[in-house]
Amino acid sequence: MLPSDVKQIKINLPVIRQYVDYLVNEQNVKNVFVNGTTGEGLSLSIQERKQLAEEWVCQGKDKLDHVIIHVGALNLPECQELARHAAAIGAGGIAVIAPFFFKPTNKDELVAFLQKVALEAPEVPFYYYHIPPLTGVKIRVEELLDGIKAQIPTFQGVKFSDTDLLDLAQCINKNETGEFEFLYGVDEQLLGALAIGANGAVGSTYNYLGRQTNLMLQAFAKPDFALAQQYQFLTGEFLSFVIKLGFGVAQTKAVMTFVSGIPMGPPRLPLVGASSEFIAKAKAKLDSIVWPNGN
Ligand SMILES: CC(=O)N[C@H](C=O)[C@@H](O)[C@H](O)[C@H](O)CO
Ligand SMILES: CC(=O)C(=O)O
Repeated sequence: MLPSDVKQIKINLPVIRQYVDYLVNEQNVKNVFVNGTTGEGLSLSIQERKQLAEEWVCQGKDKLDHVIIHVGALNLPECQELARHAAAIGAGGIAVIAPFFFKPTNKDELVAFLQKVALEAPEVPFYYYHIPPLTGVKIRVEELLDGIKAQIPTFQGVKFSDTDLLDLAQCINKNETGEFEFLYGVDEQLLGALAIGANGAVGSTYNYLGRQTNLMLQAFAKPDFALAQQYQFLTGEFLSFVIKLGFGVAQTKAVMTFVSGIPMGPPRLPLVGASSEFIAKAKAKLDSIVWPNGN
């Protein structure tokens, strides 16, 4: 089958209620990040993004602690429209990636863009979504933090999806008063980021390894580093295995589907769905993992 034969994929709103219950009850996950990388936010129309944001906020009411809506786009008017919409529906936070067609080349250009978005939602906590492997915008976050609160009064923190733990460490070292949150987004090395002071995590794998990752966080807090390491080694073993097979958002959806039993659907072009061979191998690998204490 050619990729062009794939049917136009529509969003499936009714499944979100089931998804919320699954995250809370089965994965012990009570915070969600909507329309980001895993949700293919950048492949959705503005109308679709608004519908999804509304459904998550509505279904998450009384069940979820925080619903953060990603409102980044390639152009300011759309980011601003999505920010106003997120504020109007009562989102717990908004996040924005760096625009990545015409890219900001320095910290001042990036902050100017982010500021124009944040100002549209003046009561809503604002997060910068740092994901250089996808945006190609490598401006160091540590630099961005200087004077940020004066420019973006709602600045609350960073979703930090990069392997540069020196940059993360410098951010945390600057955050003496603890006013900002650093949510780490490279799931296979979360434990390293926690050791340097990350406050939490946002990542694709918590959709299906949330329970185990929460046990890792608990072990780290105790502290029982040996137990925390066991969890990280095992999640890392799974990710290393699937990364070798070719792992991205399409494959993540397939894994989420077989673990949760909830139909996450295929991705939208230019992504194409995972092969049945990938699914069989990934499932066998995940089933073979023996978690500490049977958990
Ligand atoms: C590039 C990407 O998708 N990053 C995700 C979050 O930002 C991560 O959650 C990864 O999917 C995960 O760490 C697996 O590599
Ligand atoms: C993985 C993640 O954090 C996102 O979907 O943006």
